[in-house]
Amino acid sequence: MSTIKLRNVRPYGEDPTDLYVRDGVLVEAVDDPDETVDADGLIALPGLVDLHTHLREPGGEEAETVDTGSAAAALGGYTAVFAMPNTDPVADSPVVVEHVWRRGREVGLVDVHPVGAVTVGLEGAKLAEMGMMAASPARVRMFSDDGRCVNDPLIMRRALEYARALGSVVAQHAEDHRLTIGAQAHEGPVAARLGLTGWDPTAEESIIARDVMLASAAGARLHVCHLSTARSAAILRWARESMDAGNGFTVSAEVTPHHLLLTDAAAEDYDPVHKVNPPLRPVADTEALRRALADGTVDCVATDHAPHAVEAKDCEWPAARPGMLGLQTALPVVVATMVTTGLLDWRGVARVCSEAPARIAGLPDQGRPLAAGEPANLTLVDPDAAWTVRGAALASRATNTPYEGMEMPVSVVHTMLRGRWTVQDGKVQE
Ligand SMILES: NC(=O)N[C@@H](CC(=O)O)C(=O)O
Ligand SMILES: [Zn+2]
Ligand SMILES: [Zn+2]
Repeated sequence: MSTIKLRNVRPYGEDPTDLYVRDGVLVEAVDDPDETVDADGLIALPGLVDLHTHLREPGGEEAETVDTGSAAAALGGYTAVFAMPNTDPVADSPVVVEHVWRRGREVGLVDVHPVGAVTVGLEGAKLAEMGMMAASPARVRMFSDDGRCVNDPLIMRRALEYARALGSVVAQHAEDHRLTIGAQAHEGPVAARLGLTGWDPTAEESIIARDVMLASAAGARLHVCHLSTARSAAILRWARESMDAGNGFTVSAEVTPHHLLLTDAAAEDYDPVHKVNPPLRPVADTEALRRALADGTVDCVATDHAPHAVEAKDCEWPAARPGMLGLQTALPVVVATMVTTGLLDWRGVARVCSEAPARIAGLPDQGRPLAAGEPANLTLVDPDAAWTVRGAALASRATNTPYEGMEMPVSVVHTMLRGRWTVQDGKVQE
């Protein structure tokens, strides 16, 4: 197999050096590479890993498919994504998770790992075939009813106990649905002025507090999806300090790029492109989430990429579906909110966008150091190439980006999956 030389690349934004790739792995310097790529000025990171993506296949192909979502992921610098199970049919059985996993392999642009549902049909009543999904070729290692909360504490306790036995993690969409009936936007002055029913942050915080207790008692691993308030972060700190009995309990959490950048004021234009679950929060929460990500309280960034067809968004606010695109804008938004502000350096970006999510999901070949002998999963970023977001120009089938017309500070130029280019010069390599 041929050897590729990446000339003058800056690993983690540090001093320029040359990297060499052969047979899908990083290798020591080679005298006569077959191909030399001029990477002058480009920053190399381990390929990004997204724990929370909605690829909409099967059943929602008018919004996204494994094909279009994989292209968006590769263009965003991702080499692995976790596909949420709120599809139609729901990914609550080996048949459906295997379908998603196979489609991911056929497309080949990014490793697609299906997340299995916790309960049958996401209905919250009966546990899904977690063991069968774990044992299937898709090797499901993360379970979630995302879109819905596992609201029943007894079901959640059983799910945590099963997950523990399977060596897997339960990713909870923390929302007490009794507190969010009809909720449209963060409960506060903006929602009140617009006449939108408020989404009480206690709905999120109370479930996180309950779940860390259940997980601690079960010695299980809990992952909190799209954490969105300062108090949620405080509960995580408290849980880690006071609840770790050394019995296998861990709690991890993700924050989305949109909760790091946008606030509830975005709803002022009454454009449902800003409708998302959990809702955009006041600036005090946004700032607290940035600090929590910087100090490690929140482990990682996950996109919650949620494509929706035009008719699901082009309507009045209460009728619109919640969710926004995220895969192609995630890294630039993390740079704008965390690097430009001095909260993280590029090593920190590698930690929150690649290493930590790979560790949480238990992926042995992702989020690895940029060193000889390691798998060649790479993202090359131009830190000086700003670009303007146009929903219609994104690879997703849907166009519901909240960043339309906004300038992003950096560009993903190349992405490599196990030594093969999936993106070169910003173009997908089929
Ligand atoms: N985040 C959202 O607003 N929507 C998600 C579901 C979810 O992540 O809860 C979706 O599937 O559209
Ligand atoms: Zn969710
Ligand atoms: Zn989601």
